[in-house]
Amino acid sequence: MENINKFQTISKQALQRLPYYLNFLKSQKAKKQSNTSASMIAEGLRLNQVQVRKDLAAVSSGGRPKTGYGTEDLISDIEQFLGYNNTHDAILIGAGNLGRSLLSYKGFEECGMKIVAAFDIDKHVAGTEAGGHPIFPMEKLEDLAGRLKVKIGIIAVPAESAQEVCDLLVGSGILAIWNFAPVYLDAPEDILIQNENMAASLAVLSKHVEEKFGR
Ligand SMILES: NC(=O)c1ccc[n+]([C@@H]2O[C@H](COP(=O)([O-])OP(=O)(O)OC[C@H]3O[C@@H](n4cnc5c(N)ncnc54)[C@H](O)[C@@H]3O)[C@@H](O)[C@H]2O)c1
Repeated sequence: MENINKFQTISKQALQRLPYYLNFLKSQKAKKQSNTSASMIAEGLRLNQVQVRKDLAAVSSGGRPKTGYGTEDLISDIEQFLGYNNTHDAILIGAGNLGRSLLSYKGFEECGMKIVAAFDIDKHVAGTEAGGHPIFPMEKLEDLAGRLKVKIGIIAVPAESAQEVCDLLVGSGILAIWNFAPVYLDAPEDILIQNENMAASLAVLSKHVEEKFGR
């Protein structure tokens, strides 16, 4: 409950900075740095010190004047705040180029997410595996998602199939969707959709280069 209350007091931007803090703190821990202050984090990550101080105050009450935070304590507070100690199972739909890369990535569990199964419409893909994860035919999705009580769905299918996959996931009890297809999905309000669109990020890069150096 405490996490939910705290969550309401932190902005999305602050939330997205926390994994960067964690990464920095883990490097501090590796260097046997037992205390870490907000100013050290700010300097290390080239961020505004006031902002870092405010972010940390929202997730931990362990800060002390001069010494800062105990590095391990702050790691633990941020991980608890982000729910990393409470791993959530996920399923992935679309085991193509991107899907297989995501299935092979070992870092998700450290971030509180475990991909337990993948699904694909292609009969030649279903029945194989990637990164140690089994890939099932789509017909098994509803039953397996329900039995495994999975709450996160990852969409890695082509854009034109993404909405039908989204509908299927919602119908199977999924509460949050990580969408890699470059389309906006239509889902009930209580379903959280996090879009990951590389083309959108690249548009920002390309525009910047164009403005600086011309076409
Ligand atoms: N490849 C990348 O680097 C990359 C990067 C960013 C975003 N994306 C986006 O991710 C998505 C997947 O890209 P990709 O390159 O992996 O494509 P891909 O064609 O290699 O793989 C797509 C997979 O989805 C499966 N599929 C298609 N329709 C389906 C359905 N209705 N139900 C279940 N499975 C279905 C296909 O059989 C295939 O295995 C696309 O929307 C793409 O725009 C890809």
